[in-house]
Amino acid sequence: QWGYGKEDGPSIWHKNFPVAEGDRQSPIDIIPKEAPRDPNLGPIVLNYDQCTSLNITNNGHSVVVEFDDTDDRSVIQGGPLGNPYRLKQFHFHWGGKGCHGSEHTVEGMSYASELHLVHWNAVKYKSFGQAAEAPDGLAVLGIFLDTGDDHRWLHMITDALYMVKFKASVTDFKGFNPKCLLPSSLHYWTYLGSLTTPPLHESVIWIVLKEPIIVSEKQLGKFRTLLFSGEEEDQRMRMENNFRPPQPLKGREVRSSN
Ligand SMILES: O=S(=O)(O)/C=C/c1cc(Br)ccc1O
Ligand SMILES: [Zn+2]
Repeated sequence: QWGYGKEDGPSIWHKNFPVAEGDRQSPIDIIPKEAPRDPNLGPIVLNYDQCTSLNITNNGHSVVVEFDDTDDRSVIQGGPLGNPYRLKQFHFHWGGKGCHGSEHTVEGMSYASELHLVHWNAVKYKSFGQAAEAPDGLAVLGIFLDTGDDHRWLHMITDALYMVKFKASVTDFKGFNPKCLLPSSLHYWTYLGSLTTPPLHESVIWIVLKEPIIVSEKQLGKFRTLLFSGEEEDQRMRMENNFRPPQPLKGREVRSSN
């Protein structure tokens, strides 16, 4: 019942989700010179080699690749994290033709798109749902997408998008390892924030990589062939501009890795 339009978009979400006006909302505008290096922040470590992707789905808000998170086969750890966090899914946010669509911005500059890899703290919590309501329950790795040449592996995803054009469509998507979507450097900014979509739970330790990956306009354009609407709906609404704008920092500190 929420979306990204005039009637149901980010400026309205607070009516059904009052935490939208909370003290640790995401995304934010990151100002590098106000994000001091913290020598205590070690490198993040991604163990995705045994990851098991299951399916790709259009949930009416984004395109999501879901993983088997019944054990610790694919985790993120290190950096600001006190435990290993299990990979549950990844999804994207993007703009319209010629418009940028990242959620985090860097000194007011937004990127073409942003990839979110969502992980949960299975050491402390019994389920994703329970973790999603805890202040240290989730860790989301954010990766900016900038435009340029074709990304050599993104076609694995864009070639499958025609199968999930409509909201609530899902198709098998096995054997995909998101390691192929990482930039060369894992240097990052980190801060305490929230989910950027309703229910907007303030349960996310954000880790935003400084280096974007490069994808082509053509590849991004394929994301825009997705629809917000279901197959039975007569109104065809192109899935684009599915991003929340930056939210007030409210005194939070953003730290930088070395
Ligand atoms: O855009 S994010 O903040 O990564 C939202 C992540 C998210 C992931 C799941 Br799984 C369920 C609800 C959500 O809102
Ligand atoms: Zn997201």
